[in-house]
Amino acid sequence: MGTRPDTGGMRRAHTVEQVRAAEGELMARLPEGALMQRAAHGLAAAVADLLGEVYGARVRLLVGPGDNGGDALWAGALLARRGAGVEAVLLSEKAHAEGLAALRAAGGRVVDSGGARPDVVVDGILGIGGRPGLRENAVAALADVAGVPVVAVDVPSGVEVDTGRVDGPHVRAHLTVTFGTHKLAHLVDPAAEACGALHLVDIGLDLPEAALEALQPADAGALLPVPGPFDHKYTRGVVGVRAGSEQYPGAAVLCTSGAGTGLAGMVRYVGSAADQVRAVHPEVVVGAGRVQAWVVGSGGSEGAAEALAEAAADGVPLVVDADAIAHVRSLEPDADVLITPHAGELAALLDVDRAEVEADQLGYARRAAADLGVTVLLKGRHTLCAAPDGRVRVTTTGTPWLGTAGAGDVLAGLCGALRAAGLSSYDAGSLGSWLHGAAAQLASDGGPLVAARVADAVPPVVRGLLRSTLS
Ligand SMILES: NC(=O)C1=CN([C@@H]2O[C@H](COP(=O)(O)OP(=O)(O)OC[C@H]3O[C@@H](n4cnc5c(N)ncnc54)[C@H](O)[C@@H]3O)[C@@H](O)[C@H]2O)[C@H](O)CC1
Repeated sequence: MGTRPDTGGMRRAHTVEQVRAAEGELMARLPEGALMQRAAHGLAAAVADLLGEVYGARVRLLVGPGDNGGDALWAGALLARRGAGVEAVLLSEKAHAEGLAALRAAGGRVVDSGGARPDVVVDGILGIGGRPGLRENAVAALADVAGVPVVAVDVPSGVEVDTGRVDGPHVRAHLTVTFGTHKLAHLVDPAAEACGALHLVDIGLDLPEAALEALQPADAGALLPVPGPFDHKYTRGVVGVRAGSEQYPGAAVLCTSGAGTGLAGMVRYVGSAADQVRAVHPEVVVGAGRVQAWVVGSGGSEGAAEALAEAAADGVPLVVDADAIAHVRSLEPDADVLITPHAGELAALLDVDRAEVEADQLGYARRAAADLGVTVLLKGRHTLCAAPDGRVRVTTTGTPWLGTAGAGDVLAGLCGALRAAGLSSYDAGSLGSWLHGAAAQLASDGGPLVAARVADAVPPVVRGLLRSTLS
């Protein structure tokens, strides 16, 4: 039995193949065209919401040769019947015949580019049948309406739907109205960034296990390690931090701040910044001892390799960050490891260009996880958590203000605390990233922040999740 699309719970994304199979099964049980009508009605309603006033609004449809264009034409007919002035630009010799007839019957017109400037553009050029990139006439038609809000049908045309790559010209949408389920391009950058806001229309698909998922507040709340009445600091998990150096003592303080947000029972610190750590965190125990997980590498400099070897000798799970990532191949193959690279660190580890990792974030996160047998938390606007078994979660919390020095140190410590508290590396990485992004949104409140304030904002985010989960 498959699953219905997410409506408030875990956000799930499926591959084109999975969607086509589900659509095929449902179409076989419905009258001809029924699925497209469901899509078109949802699309028209979303465009109407965006317009506010439909009567007299000017709508331009950019129409491709397939069913994606059919959605746009049928939605245009619905808007025309409500008094909108709807014009279709056909970008191929072929166009969905029934949709075109419906548009004309409702008073819509077919025009060449260049009519009166519309209030909204509907991108029905390419959907899940599209190959990456756009033909010149599509690029010209889009340039003709530069600055007008674009509503993409299903996916922004020109993106690579199953990978999130955008290797050629593509649509940048104000809003993407998708059908049945999210696709990977809606959640994986760089394509996700081109989608704008996402609106999912349920068309009744019966879906298999998702190819990718994104935690929502309820999922994050359910993963939180909450102490029981008989727990104490040791049963709640002790997280060890080996971070900082003479050059970067602050990284030790920030990593310890992330580890010490209260999600584990105790924090131990080993390194050259003990005085600085003690001064900020009197609750941190300085010196080696038994831990349930080690966080290694933030600000580690040349000492990172040795710190990693010492931590690995304890045989406990490891969160490997920053300067220690380059040494991850020195670990035992069966070590339980979460690495937390940004694109540059992953590129160096895999000996590829940074730009290539940024262009294919999902591909490289998955490849590193499978090849190295570790869980990979590839940091970015939409951070990806990839497990060696192929599972992937994407983080949709966060703010551009989080691009600030030390934020990664806090994240590594936070993931280490969750790992020490008993979550798997996959759950610790994906939940840690989710909490980190949500805490940054709270600390930012729309403005600048520094990394230490992100750590301070984690407990209030956790309280909010628990209140909503328990209410
Ligand atoms: N299948 C259903 O029940 C439903 C589908 N919906 C909508 O249909 C599209 C998918 O439609 P499809 O006809 O399979 O493909 P596209 O419209 O995405 O592409 C059409 C066509 O375009 C050509 N093409 C591919 N790449 C390019 C390119 N870069 N430049 C120019 N032309 C290109 C190629 O020949 C394709 O076949 C789906 O997204 C939904 O919008 C309904 O919404 C739900 C029911």
